[in-house]
Amino acid sequence: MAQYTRISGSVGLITLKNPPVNALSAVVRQGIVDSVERALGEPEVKCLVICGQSGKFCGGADIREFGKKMTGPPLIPVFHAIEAAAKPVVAAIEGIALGGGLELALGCHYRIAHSKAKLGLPEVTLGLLPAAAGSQRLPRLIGVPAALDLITTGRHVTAAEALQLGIVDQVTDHNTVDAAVKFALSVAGQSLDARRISTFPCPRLSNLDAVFEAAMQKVRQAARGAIAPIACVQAVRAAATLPYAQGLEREKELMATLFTSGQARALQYSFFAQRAVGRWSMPSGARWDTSKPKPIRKAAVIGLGTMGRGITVGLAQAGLSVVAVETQEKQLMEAKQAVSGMLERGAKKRGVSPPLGNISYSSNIKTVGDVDLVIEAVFEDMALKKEVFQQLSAVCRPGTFLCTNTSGLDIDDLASQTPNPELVVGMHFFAPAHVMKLLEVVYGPRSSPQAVATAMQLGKVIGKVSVAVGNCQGFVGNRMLSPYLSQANFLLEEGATPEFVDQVLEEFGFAMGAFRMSDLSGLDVGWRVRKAAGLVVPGQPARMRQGCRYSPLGDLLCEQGRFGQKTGSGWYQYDKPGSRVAKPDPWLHSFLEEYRTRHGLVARRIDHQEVLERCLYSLINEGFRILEEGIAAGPEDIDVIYVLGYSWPRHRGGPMFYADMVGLTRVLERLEFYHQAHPDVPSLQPCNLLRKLVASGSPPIHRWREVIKKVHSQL
Ligand SMILES: CCC[C@H](O)CC(=O)SCCNC(=O)CCNC(=O)[C@H](O)C(C)(C)COP(=O)([O-])OP(=O)([O-])OC[C@H]1O[C@@H](n2cnc3c(N)ncnc32)[C@H](O)[C@@H]1OP(=O)([O-])[O-]
Repeated sequence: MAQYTRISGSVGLITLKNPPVNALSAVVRQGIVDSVERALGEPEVKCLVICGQSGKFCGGADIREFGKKMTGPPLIPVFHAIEAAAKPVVAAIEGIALGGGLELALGCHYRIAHSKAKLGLPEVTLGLLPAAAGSQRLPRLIGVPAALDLITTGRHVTAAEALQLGIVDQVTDHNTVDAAVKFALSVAGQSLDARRISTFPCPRLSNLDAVFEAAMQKVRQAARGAIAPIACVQAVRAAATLPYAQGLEREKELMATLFTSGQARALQYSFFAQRAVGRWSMPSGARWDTSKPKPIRKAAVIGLGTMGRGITVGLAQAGLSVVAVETQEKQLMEAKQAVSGMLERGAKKRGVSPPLGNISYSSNIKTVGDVDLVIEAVFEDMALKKEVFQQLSAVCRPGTFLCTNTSGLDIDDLASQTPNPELVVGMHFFAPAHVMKLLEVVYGPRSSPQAVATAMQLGKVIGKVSVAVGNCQGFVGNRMLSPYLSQANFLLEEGATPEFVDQVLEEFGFAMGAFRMSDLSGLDVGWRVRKAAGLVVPGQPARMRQGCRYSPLGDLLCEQGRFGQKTGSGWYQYDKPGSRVAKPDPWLHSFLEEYRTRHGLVARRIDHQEVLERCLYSLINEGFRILEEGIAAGPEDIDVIYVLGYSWPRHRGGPMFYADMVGLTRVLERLEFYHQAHPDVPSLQPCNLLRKLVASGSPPIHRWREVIKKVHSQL
């Protein structure tokens, strides 16, 4: 709702009340209309202030209403009524003014912001554009280049930047509503002609075409198939070239296309999914709301390689005390220098001082005796990790949580090295660990709910989106990647090239195709895992392992020392080791031809559809197996992992959402087709849960949990 009160006798105060972010629901919109009408009708009222309750101005349109039948007054006329008011209306912006929230403020005559407020038009991140006249008012207020930046990126700006850009008129460190009331009284009675943004001409640009061409090129490159950023550029162009009313029409048209698009659905699903994963549950019945985390004030990181350094930076930046341990003195000094550099660069960007004092460095593991939680981040080698866990058990005080940063090793096996396996959880960070948003929190069969809750909470404190998953080979992300990469390799055996497979996957929206990604991560990583799994053993049939089809192509490249970017060659060739520019490699092409001849394989023409379906549907099929086994609690968990950790295109929601969009029947049919053609590839065999979902009439994704629950109860 919107509450109307009178303060200081002559100020009408409208307070938006719709927790948690005062979104502009139908009731709030109606409340604003009624309050404005009332204030304008009261002769004693000289000016109005609009604010939001609980220190939050407004988080924008109510996303929960999207896709439902529209009720209540639309936003545009509400904002026009405010702008047309004959009494000054001042927005008192505390906390946030985002999307429709900022558009509401732009409809007001003046804007006062608290110094800690964040403002922005993040609609593009939801597959939309600021369609409550934001795309038309903002360029008129701050000019085309700055508006293009804000609207196409959706980035939030601080109050200081908003003041500099001209979005707000004043910034205060004190009570924002008091400041706004004072300000409103000071301008009461003055002409408002120069304060109605919709009447402003859009600031002229001599190089208008060039500016828009450059903007379009930039978003096309960054968007990888997303349509909203393009529509945002088109809407701002309308503001720059058309009268306000016509610009508004164009904004409406563009919004109508976006609003009903699958991309907007996917991005909005993703928004809620990222919040839903915080409400984790375990098959044991343990849940987020019944498991209390222990506060972590001091943590230790063991092993200061690339991952350990990133984790140390993340913890220190979040204000925790960190003991950073690396047993070799020389590596310790190198790590200290690298960590300090990362902290200094990060602090410079944020305009704060680097938290160097939060970290103490040591080459002695005994120095971790008084910490609340340890994150072991040594080399991905089970024997080494076991040794470290045994040492930690001896030196840590009772009750210390022991976490391992691993991308797939058995958490339970590690936990068995300690007298208190209930205190052990996996924390799978993604490189660079201080930047990447995703954290897989892996619980073993003996991890306590409190250990999981503590790791999840710590993830939140250091700014991660944490997803709780069960313990299995590769956890969720890498386990699903395995059939995807296998298919990519099989396609090469059958006639495709790495360039073609990557092109198809990149056109789908991945930042990098399977082969460019493998070259970047290092081919030796997978080689080591396959060796540890007993797959790379001499004397076995070349293309079969344990009765299933196997492609040794990656192993053969590694045997030649082709580990990817770092060695200057892998699936592609590079100018020099470490270079990032991948070029097709004639050597690789002849190698593939020879390989096929050697194994009696005849290259055939492979099309886009086959590449996409085999790579993606085998990955999705593994996702269904993961759900069936209870390794992930719901499809949202898998989708968040893929969007945040594996560059799955955001506007496609995630693999499980994509399966829902394509249609489960179609996914099932195609998997059956490919499995018939490749009976020796078990990952193409449709999993039971997928069959059950189809048999249950392919319910929409938000109802899959009901079917999963039934499957689990039958086990
Ligand atoms: C014609 C229309 C044109 C218009 O231009 C379109 C728009 O305005 S599009 C909108 C443009 N606006 C945006 O894109 C802003 C989107 N919102 C955000 O970016 C962040 O939520 C915010 C920064 C506000 C707070 O971050 P934080 O402090 O980390 O907290 P948090 O993120 O965990 O959220 C807490 C709870 O609030 C919920 N919720 C949040 N916003 C909305 C909403 N608009 N609606 C409904 N609910 C919303 C959220 O789901 C969560 O619920 P739950 O049940 O507890 O899981």
